[in-house]
Amino acid sequence: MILKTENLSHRYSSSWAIRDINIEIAEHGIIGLLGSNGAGKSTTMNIICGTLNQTEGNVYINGIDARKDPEAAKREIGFLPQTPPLYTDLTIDEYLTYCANLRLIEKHKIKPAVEEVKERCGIAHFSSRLIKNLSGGYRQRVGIAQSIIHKPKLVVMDEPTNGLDPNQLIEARKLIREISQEHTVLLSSHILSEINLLCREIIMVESGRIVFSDTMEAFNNYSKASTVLVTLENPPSKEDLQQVKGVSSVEFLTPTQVRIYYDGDPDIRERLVTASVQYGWRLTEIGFDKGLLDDIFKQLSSQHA
Ligand SMILES: Nc1ncnc2c1ncn2[C@@H]1O[C@H](COP(=O)(O)OP(=O)(O)OP(=O)(O)O)[C@@H](O)[C@H]1O
Repeated sequence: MILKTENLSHRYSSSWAIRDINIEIAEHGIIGLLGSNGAGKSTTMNIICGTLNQTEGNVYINGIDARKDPEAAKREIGFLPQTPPLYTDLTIDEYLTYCANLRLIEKHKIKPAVEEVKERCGIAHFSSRLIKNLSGGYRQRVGIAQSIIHKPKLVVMDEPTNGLDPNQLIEARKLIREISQEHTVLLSSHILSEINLLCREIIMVESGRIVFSDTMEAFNNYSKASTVLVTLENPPSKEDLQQVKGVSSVEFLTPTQVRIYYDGDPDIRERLVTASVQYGWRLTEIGFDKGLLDDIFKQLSSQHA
């Protein structure tokens, strides 16, 4: 098990920021921690990385109890916090050498480790440039470089794609995917489509609790299973549509495009087609509704609020 948390809970002052967070990650790949602002993502990540002491619960990194042997556990973790810990008056070389020392890499291995990580992160051509003179995208790469310089098993990234422009975003995603070939990556975001794009698994937190945890595929199947989008050139009223067996609710997106929530029975499509023919609704399109992900997220979140 690369990461295991057991009933992780944290209280800053009087109120709980996270409660009973149980995470198990056994395989390589990118795992997404999704949650809105204040949901508890950073708190969870800071505890996993040992920069914050939990009020209750346990963290095991590669089987090592992080409270009992924090030094050994930290060897297996790389961390890119929300604000990367960069020293902007240092050059990339100076900064990464400093980080390698902090990570207790043996003296004779430091230079090769710095060279290798610069290559992997595409920053070798800027080796002697001061960090303050780098663009946001390149600073982010330096932040990522420091998180993998000691070749940890688990890399934790707190909102790594936040605030990047569209080109930087594409580059950052590419780099994160490459890193995930060799390391397990746990990353957070408050944007569902970002997690959907990058991750194999999704852990959704809201109000400090896990509200959904499964593969991205299972999440997408779940979302596909419960709604369809239909176009009706001669639409009936909401009430008439709700008369179709299995329909639980109806939402008009445009005067002719309707999102239909149903009970999960796949025969719904046939029933809609039949009803359309029978009542002359002129159904011209019927399909799965992929744009619904954010709505489901809101729905799941509010159930646990
Ligand atoms: N140092 C602190 N002292 C008191 N309360 C805090 C502290 N840090 C976070 N909190 C509270 O704990 C809860 C969880 O915050 P956390 O930063 O973990 O959420 P998050 O999901 O990472 O959100 P964001 O994306 O905004 O960083 C929030 O209600 C927040 O206000």
